[in-house]
Amino acid sequence: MATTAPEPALPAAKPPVLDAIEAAKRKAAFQAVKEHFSSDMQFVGIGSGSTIVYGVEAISAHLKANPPPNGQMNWFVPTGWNSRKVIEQAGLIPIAFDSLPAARQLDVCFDGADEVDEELNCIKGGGACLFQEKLVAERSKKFVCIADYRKNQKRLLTNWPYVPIEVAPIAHASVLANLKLLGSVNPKLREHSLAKTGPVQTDQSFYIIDAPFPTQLLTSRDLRVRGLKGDGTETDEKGNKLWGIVQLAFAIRSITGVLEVGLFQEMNGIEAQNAGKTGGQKPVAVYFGMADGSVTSRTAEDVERELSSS
Ligand SMILES: O=C[C@H](O)[C@H](O)[C@H](O)COP(=O)(O)O
Repeated sequence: MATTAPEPALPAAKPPVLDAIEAAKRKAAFQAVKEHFSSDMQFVGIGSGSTIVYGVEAISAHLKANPPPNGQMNWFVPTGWNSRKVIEQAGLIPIAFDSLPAARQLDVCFDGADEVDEELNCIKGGGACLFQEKLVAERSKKFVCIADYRKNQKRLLTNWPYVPIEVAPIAHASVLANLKLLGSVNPKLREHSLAKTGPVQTDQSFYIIDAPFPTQLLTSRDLRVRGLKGDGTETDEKGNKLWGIVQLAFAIRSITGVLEVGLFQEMNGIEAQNAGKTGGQKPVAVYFGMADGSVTSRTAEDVERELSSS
């Protein structure tokens, strides 16, 4: 865990007037970009949501101050329609994920999260993007997450109340029924606030189900310390199923009709092999903008060190 002192000046031409949370996100974004982006990077993934907008602002400012060497191009891989618009509006050049050269990893991807636990597992999908974000994160040498202090929690499902899941429209009712069998309480198809406009649709024209679970998700350390399997077969004193993150993600993904689950966690087996030694669903570092104007970061190395000493 590292904390930087508040910096009075940011390299922006016209600093916007921001409330405390937006200012925290922006500080975190500039710090993350400062430590993980360089002008010679050729392919960079850009996530979705309100926080990544500041990441793109920081990248754009960096490139203006430090143009790429020898006229080299920087290509930015969006994770959806809105992400592409943010890239274009910043004057950066988007390239579609499926136009990338074969077997070419992205140098880095930056994205936000809805909640991050102490082992850097994340919940994502609060803004209805998760499938393309996972594709891009897994294809990147490193995924760097930008967030604010509200999202920094010991375990997932602490402040953020549900797991977003992207599902085929035709299967949504059966997925809802199966989620209840896994212990989700009152999972819901996400609808527009003006309900008559129907379910929210993703960039794949799929639906989103938001699935609350009554217990926080157990980390690998929790499972080890408490001697649990985390596969939902054990329960707490109220009879609620106890889930580890990896086990719940796998169980949800195994439901027919689920395209992807908004839990970004350790990969297993063939997925991990395919990702090689770099890349993956979990961020290598998360930058949290704090309420006092400082930025706290937590890295995969911090987690490794703590796990090996506990
Ligand atoms: O679906 C949206 C994405 O996963 C976002 O990265 C996540 O919801 C965080 O969004 P925000 O930065 O707006 O809090």
